[in-house]
Amino acid sequence: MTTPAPLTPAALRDWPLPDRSGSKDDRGGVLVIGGARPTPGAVLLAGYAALRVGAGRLTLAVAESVAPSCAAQFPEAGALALPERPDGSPTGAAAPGMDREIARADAVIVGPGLDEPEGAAALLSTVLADADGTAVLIDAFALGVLPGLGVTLPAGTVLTPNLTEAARLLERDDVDPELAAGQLAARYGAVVSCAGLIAHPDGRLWATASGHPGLGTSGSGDVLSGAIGGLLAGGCPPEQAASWGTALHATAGDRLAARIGPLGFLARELTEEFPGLLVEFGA
Ligand SMILES: NC(=O)C1=CN([C@@H]2O[C@H](COP(=O)(O)OP(=O)(O)OC[C@H]3O[C@@H](n4cnc5c(N)ncnc54)[C@H](O)[C@@H]3O)[C@@H](O)[C@H]2O)[C@@H](O)CC1
Ligand SMILES: Nc1ncnc2c1ncn2[C@@H]1O[C@H](COP(=O)(O)OP(=O)(O)O)[C@@H](O)[C@H]1O
Repeated sequence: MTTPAPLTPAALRDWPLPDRSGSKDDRGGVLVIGGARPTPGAVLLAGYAALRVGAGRLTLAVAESVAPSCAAQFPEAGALALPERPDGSPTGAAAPGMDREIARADAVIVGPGLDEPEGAAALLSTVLADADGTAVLIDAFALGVLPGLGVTLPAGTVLTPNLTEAARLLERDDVDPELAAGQLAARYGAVVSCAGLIAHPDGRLWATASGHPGLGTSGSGDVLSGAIGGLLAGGCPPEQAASWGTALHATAGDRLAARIGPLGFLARELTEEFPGLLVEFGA
């Protein structure tokens, strides 16, 4: 088994951040697709994280009944209304204008807050068909439907499974994180961030030097995918976006645990640490 290379601040600096002095268009647009009526918050959390790592533009595609409240709650973001079933799950039909938004985005995150396989499969298929050169990150319920789609993912796709999702993808009851990250990267030809490990399909493996149990909190994975998606949109290669995003998330957890207490910090509070940590990591 490959020994993971530790993602110390010095190792992260081997990948310099892209120039961040330009306009908001230079720093990239993120489209987050997810948000069933019962779980619109997942998309908001991913969106906060994407903007906090410096993405220039943000659009949230969520179930139509919650699109107006998401737009009101998040004035920095645009909203697209996904057609939904009576129970509030997106049907999988594209929102009006979604093809234009996918083409215009620099990174698309699909999955946070979806809660039903058919809609998730249809939305993921649309993203994969329309994302011509756009970076794609697949998370949460969109991961659960990936094996059934039988597609080859575009090079550079990023997957962010939690351990339950990794086990499901590998058809096991439980998994060893290091083995699972590497196996998923090889199977899907994708960069994988799972439980603080980052695996590249060519066999390279990295591990964050930090990470706190307090990170196991509702919405934590949504923040992780938003951070990685925001860095992808800003022009980072997928292994850098996954490594920097995972290290930012883990270190933010350490900082909050030290300041607030070991448990009980909120996923959204992680995002507030990101701008300062980016400066520290990049210095
Ligand atoms: N504030 C919010 O709105 C929050 C929303 N969240 C969202 O809630 C959703 C559910 O998260 P849980 O961790 O409870 O997920 P579950 O424990 O229900 O499922 C875990 C994973 O198993 C897979 N899966 C489960 N049933 C499946 C099926 N029938 N077909 C295919 N795949 C299936 C999916 O990949 C899923 O993400 C996610 O979309 C997540 O983003 C959570 O992250 C918590 C916060
Ligand atoms: N107990 C823990 N110790 C260290 N890191 C953790 C712990 N729990 C979660 N994390 C980190 O937070 C990330 C997201 O948490 P997780 O609970 O897997 O997300 P979600 O279920 O919301 O997708 C994990 O990939 C891991 O990096």
